[in-house]
Order: sequence, then C-alpha cells, then structure tokens
Amino acid sequence: MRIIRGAINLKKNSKKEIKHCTEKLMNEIVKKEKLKERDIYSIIISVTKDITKKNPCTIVRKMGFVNTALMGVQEMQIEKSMPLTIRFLIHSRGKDSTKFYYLKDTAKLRGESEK
Ligand SMILES: C=C(O[C@@H]1C=C(C(=O)O)C=C[C@H]1O)C(=O)O
Repeated sequence: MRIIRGAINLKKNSKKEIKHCTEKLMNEIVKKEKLKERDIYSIIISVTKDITKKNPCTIVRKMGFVNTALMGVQEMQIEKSMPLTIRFLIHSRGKDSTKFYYLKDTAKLRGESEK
C-alpha cells in the first residue's frame, strides 16, 4: 500500500484561499504520484480550527474524485502549532512506500515531527 502525507498552510480563512490551497496540494500529489481515482482507497483531510469557510473535501470531490471515500476532521488543537493548515492522509494502491508533500511553510513541520 502506498501512503501519502501532505500539508499546506493558508494565508487566510477565505473560500478562495481554501480552494486554491486544497487544489494546489491535491494537484501536486496527483501529478507526482500519477494518482488515479481507481487507485485510492481513502483520503482523510484535517483542518485546523481556524479554517471554517469551506470544506476541502467538497473541493476534492469537485476536482473529480466523485467515488473516493473522503473524511474531513478537525486537527488537534495543540498550543503554538501551525495555524491555517490543511493536512492530507491518502491510502492508495501501489508499491509499499510513504511519501510526504509539505508545501509552503509546512515544510518546517517535517523537521519538527522528527525531533
Ligand atoms: C507535524 C505535523 O503535524 C502534526 C504532527 C504529525 C506527525 O508528527 O506526524 C502529524 C499530524 C499533526 O498532528 C505534520 O503534519 O507533519
């Protein structure tokens, strides 16, 4: 099974920015992983509590992932954690591997989670 973790942070909590960032992250993963809907088992998307204007799952659905099992959840509220962040966890068919796609400021999170 192929596991894909992704993250991106927003400039602000607006419909336009949520759409832009969700599409940016999803498009990057789809392109680099050559991901087809039929290969995906499920996608879990978390948002930090400050993201409220639009549901990223709806955006992914509108990108064409009409039959994919999607689940949207709220990220844990930990003090000083990165605000305005969308995270993806994708399980898909493929060679056993784990890949990370951390766009914009979230690249910092990779180092932090390994400390
Ligand atoms: C540091 C991150 O944020 C938090 C920490 C994670 C981790 O240590 O793997 C995963 C999700 C978040 O709860 C991240 O998304 O990588």
